Amino acid sequence: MIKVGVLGATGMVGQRFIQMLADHPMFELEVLAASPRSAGKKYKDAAYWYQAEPIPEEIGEMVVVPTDPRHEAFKDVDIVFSALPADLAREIEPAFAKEGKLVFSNASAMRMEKDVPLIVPEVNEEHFKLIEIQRENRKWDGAIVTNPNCSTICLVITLKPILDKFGIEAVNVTTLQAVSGAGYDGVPSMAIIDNVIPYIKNEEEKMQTESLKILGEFDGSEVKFADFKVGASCNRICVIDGHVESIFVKTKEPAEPEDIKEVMDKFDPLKDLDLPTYAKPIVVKEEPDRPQPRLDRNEGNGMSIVVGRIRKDPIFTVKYTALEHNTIRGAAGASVLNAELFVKKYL
Ligand SMILES: NC(=O)C1=CN([C@@H]2O[C@H](COP(=O)(O)OP(=O)(O)OC[C@H]3O[C@@H](n4cnc5c(N)ncnc54)[C@H](OP(=O)(O)O)[C@@H]3O)[C@@H](O)[C@H]2O)C=CC1
Ligand SMILES: N[C@@H](CC(=O)OP(=O)(O)O)C(=O)O
Repeated sequence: MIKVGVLGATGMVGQRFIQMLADHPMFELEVLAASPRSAGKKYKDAAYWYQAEPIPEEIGEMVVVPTDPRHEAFKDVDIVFSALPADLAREIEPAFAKEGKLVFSNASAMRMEKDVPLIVPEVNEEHFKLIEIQRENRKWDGAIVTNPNCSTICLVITLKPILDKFGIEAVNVTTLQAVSGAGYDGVPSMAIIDNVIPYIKNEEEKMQTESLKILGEFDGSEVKFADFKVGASCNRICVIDGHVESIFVKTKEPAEPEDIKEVMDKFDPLKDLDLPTYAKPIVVKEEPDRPQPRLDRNEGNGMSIVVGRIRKDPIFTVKYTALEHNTIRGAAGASVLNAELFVKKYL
């Protein structure tokens, strides 16, 4: 068992980490860290617990510690999962790496740094090799590994099998994103009920750049970004969990909807590794009115992307609808799966 901690443990993503780590076969959850407001309190008194399932009992009794890599609580911890706000992550995550910790981060701060791997295990595990370059550049023994923005994860998982088989010339995506993506206090109920908000700060830029890094190739010294364009248009809708994306793809080689369905259905690159959080990455639905957030977001314990409505498009080659549980597959689950794969194959 590897001892792990969670930074930002009281927040919305931190709580998902706790749910996924409380009874994990590879990781032992030793440390919960949060702001000075929470430090010193029992977790159950510090956190406003948003999840439908109760706080695991032993977790509720744990005392929250300050987010300080030199705090004695972190002494035996090898891995920290970060659910910190991005501005804090930029300062705090490097401090943990300097203390020799492996940081698996959800935050956007370090994702586009040239020597920081931005990993989706099914898509670009070879980018883990950037860690050696990072350690050399930054003179630390730890490492920072990031996972992408939630909307980007959903997009690239569906693009990967298409790219490998048919090549891609262009992608256009429109998102319908759940309110949980903005955090508990992120979108006021008066703003979102009976409404759609056609703007999510920086989201389109992240989708358009992160996806090309992830789908790019590591050449031994850096990642060469994928050479097609992604256009994104992002909207907030009145759903609690589950981002929906309407995706249009122009392929290099001809492809029929049946071909796309087949490559997506067969896409299962890590199935033999026995990773505890892994689920079939893409589940294709045949019903004409699926995927839907309420019905499909828990597919594969929230780790599968559910795709439906794969059909021809008169301008692009194909179009389809994809759904992702944004705080599981798009956040905590993504980091945990990164760590599982890293420990199994790269540690
Ligand atoms: N990959 C993805 O797609 C997603 C990523 N995220 C990212 O995950 C991160 C967390 O998001 P979310 O859980 O919604 O945020 P929340 O606001 O719900 O939680 C923030 C957490 O950070 C802690 N914190 C705040 N200030 C400090 C401080 N000064 N020092 C130490 N800890 C502090 C809070 O502790 P306290 O309770 O004590 O204040 C809390 O635990 C963000 O970077 C967000 O962008 C989120 C959703 C999806
Ligand atoms: N912006 C995303 C969630 C998020 O926090 O993204 P990022 O990790 O890129 O900051 C949403 O609102 O749904």
